[in-house]
Amino acid sequence: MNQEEKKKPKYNVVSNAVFTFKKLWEWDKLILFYILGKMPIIVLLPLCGVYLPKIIVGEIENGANARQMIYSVLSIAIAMFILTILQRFIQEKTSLHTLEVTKKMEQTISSKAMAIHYEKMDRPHTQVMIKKAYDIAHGGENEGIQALLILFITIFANGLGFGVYTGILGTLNPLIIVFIILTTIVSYFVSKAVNTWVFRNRDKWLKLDLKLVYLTYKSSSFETAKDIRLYNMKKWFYGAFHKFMNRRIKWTVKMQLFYFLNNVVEAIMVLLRDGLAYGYLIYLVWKGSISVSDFVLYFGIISGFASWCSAIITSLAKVNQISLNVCDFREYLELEEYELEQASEKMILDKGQPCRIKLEGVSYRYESEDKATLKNINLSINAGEKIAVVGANGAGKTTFVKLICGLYTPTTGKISVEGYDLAKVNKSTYYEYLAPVFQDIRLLPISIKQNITLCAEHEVDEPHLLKCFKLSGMDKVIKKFPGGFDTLLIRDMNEKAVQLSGGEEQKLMLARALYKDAPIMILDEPTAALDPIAENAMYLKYNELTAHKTSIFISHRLASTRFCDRIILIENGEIIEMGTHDELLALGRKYANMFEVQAKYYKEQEEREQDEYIS
Ligand SMILES: Nc1ncnc2c1ncn2[C@@H]1O[C@H](COP(=O)(O)OP(=O)(O)OP(=O)(O)O)[C@@H](O)[C@H]1O
Repeated sequence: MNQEEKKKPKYNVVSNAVFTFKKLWEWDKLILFYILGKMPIIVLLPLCGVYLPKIIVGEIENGANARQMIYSVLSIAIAMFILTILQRFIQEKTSLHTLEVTKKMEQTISSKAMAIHYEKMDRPHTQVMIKKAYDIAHGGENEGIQALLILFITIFANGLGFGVYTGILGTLNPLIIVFIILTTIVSYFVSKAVNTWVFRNRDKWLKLDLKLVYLTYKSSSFETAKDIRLYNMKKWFYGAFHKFMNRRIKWTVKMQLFYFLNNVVEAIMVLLRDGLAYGYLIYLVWKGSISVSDFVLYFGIISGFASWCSAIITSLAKVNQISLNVCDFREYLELEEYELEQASEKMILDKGQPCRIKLEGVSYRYESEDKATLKNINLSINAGEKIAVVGANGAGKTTFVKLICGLYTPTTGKISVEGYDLAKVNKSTYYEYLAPVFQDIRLLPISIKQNITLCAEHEVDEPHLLKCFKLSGMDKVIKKFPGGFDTLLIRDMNEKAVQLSGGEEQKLMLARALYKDAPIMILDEPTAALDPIAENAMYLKYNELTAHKTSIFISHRLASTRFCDRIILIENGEIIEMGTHDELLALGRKYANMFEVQAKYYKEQEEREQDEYIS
C-alpha cells in the first residue's frame, strides 16, 4: 500500500457538516432554508402515495358511497398535488441558489490561489488540490459541499419515514423489519468500500486530468499555434493525448467496474428483501390473516420501507464521499498564504532609502530535486550597491533572485533585508520594497498605462509615469498606437487590443518596475529581447534607472555588467568568483575566460558588420 492509499481524511463528517453550514450561511443563507424545506416533503409525499390505494380499496370493501370515495380520494390527491408543487418549487430554488454557491466557491478558490505561498504554487500537488477544489465547486447539489447538508436532511427525513413505517410494519411481523435492515446494511458496506477506493485513488486520475487539460489548452492556444505548425508538433500532441487518455480510460473502467459490482450487490439485496416480504404478505392474505386493503397498505409500506432504508443507506455511504470532498476543499483553503501569518513581523522601512541584503549560508533545493540548486551562499549586498549576477544556463541565477524576493524560503541558512529575517517577515509588506522584472512576461488585459501603474486612475502619478515611459523607452512604443497610453492589451480578452513585440513587452515590464519606485530593483535579463540600440540605451541609462536603489542585475552579456559595482559569478549553485569587472579580469579565471570569448565574438561580429557596410 503506498502513501496515498494510507491517506486518512483530516476532518470527520460532523466537523465537515459544521464547516459546510457556516460556509453556506456566509455565501447564501437562503439555500439553507430551501434545503431544510425538503424535509417534510420527503416524509409526507410517499405516505400519501401509500395511503391512497388503501383508502380506495378499504372503502370499496366497506361499501362506501361514491361521494364519500370522491371526498377521500380528492383530499389525498390535493395534498399530494400541493406537496409535489412545493417539491418542484424547492428543487428549482435549490438549483438556482446552488449556482450562487458555485460562484461564491469559485471566487473563494481563486482568491485563495492568488494568496498561496509562491513556493507551494510551484508544486504539482497544489495544482491537483486546485483542480479538485474547482471540481467540487462545480459538483452542485450532488457532489458540491452543499450536498453534505442535503444528505443530512435526506437521512433525517428518511429516518422519520423509517420510524413511521417501522411502527406500521411492527404490527405485522418484526422479523420482516430485521431482514430488510440486514440486507440494506450489506448494501451500505459494499457501497462504502467502493467510495473509499475512489477517495484513495482519485488523485491518480486527477493528475491525468490536469495533463489532459494542459494538452487541450496548449494545442488550441494561439501561444503555441506557430510552433505546432512550423515544427509539426501535431504528432506529439496526438501521441500524448492518446497516452494519457488511455490511462485515464483505464481508471474510468476500473471505477465503473467497482460501481457495477456495487449495483449488482444492491440488486441481489433488493431481490431477497422484496421477494421474502411479498411472499409473506401473499401467504397472510391466502391464510385470511389480513384483508385486501391491508394487503395493499402493507404492500406499499414494505416497498416504501425498503426505499427509506436504501435512501438512508445510500445517503450514509454518500455522506462519506461528500465529506471527503469537503475535506479536500478545506485542506485547499488551509494552504499557507504568503501574507497570512498575522503574527509575523511587518517590514517597515523608508521607501526612499536603498536596502541592505544579507545571505548567510543559504542553500536551496527544489522539492522535486535530489540535489540543492544553490549551495551555501554567503553574501552581503550594501545599501545602494549595484550587483550583477552572471553564470551559465541553469547555474541558479533566477533561483537566487527568487530567494531574495522571498518567493522561496531557503532550505538552510537565512536571508535578511535591513535586519528583517525574510523567513519571518510578513511577505506582502516586503513585496512593497521590491520591483523585479522577470524573464517570463505576464500582462493583464487592461491598458498599457494600467499595466504599468496597476492602480486606480485617480491614484496615477502622471509626471512620474511620463518619466518612467521615457526611461524605459515606452514613450517611443506608444507613439505608433492611436490609443497611446490607453491602448488595450491581450487580444483574447479585448477585441481592440494590440499585440506588443517581445522587446516592447520587456520595455513595459521595465516601466512597471520603475513606476513602482521600490528601493530594491531586480532585473533578470531585462535586455534579452531588446534590439542593440535599445539595449545600449538601457546600459547607458542604467545608473539613472537604479539611482538610490539596491539593484541586482542578471545578464549573459558580460559587457553590460561593467556598470555594476560588483559582479558575482555562480557555477553549479555556488559563488565561485566575486569582484568588480576589472578585478575579475585581473584574476584571470572563469569570468575573464567567459568575457574573452564573448568579447572576441562581439568584436568579430562588429568587424563583419563594418565590412558588410563598406562593401
Ligand atoms: N520550479 C523548479 N523545480 C525544479 N527545478 C527547478 C525549478 N526551477 C528551476 N529549476 C532548476 O534549477 C536549476 C537552476 O535554475 P535557474 O532558473 O535558477 O537557472 P538560471 O541560472 O537562472 O538559468 P538561465 O540562465 O537559463 O535562466 C536548473 O537546473 C533548473 O532546472
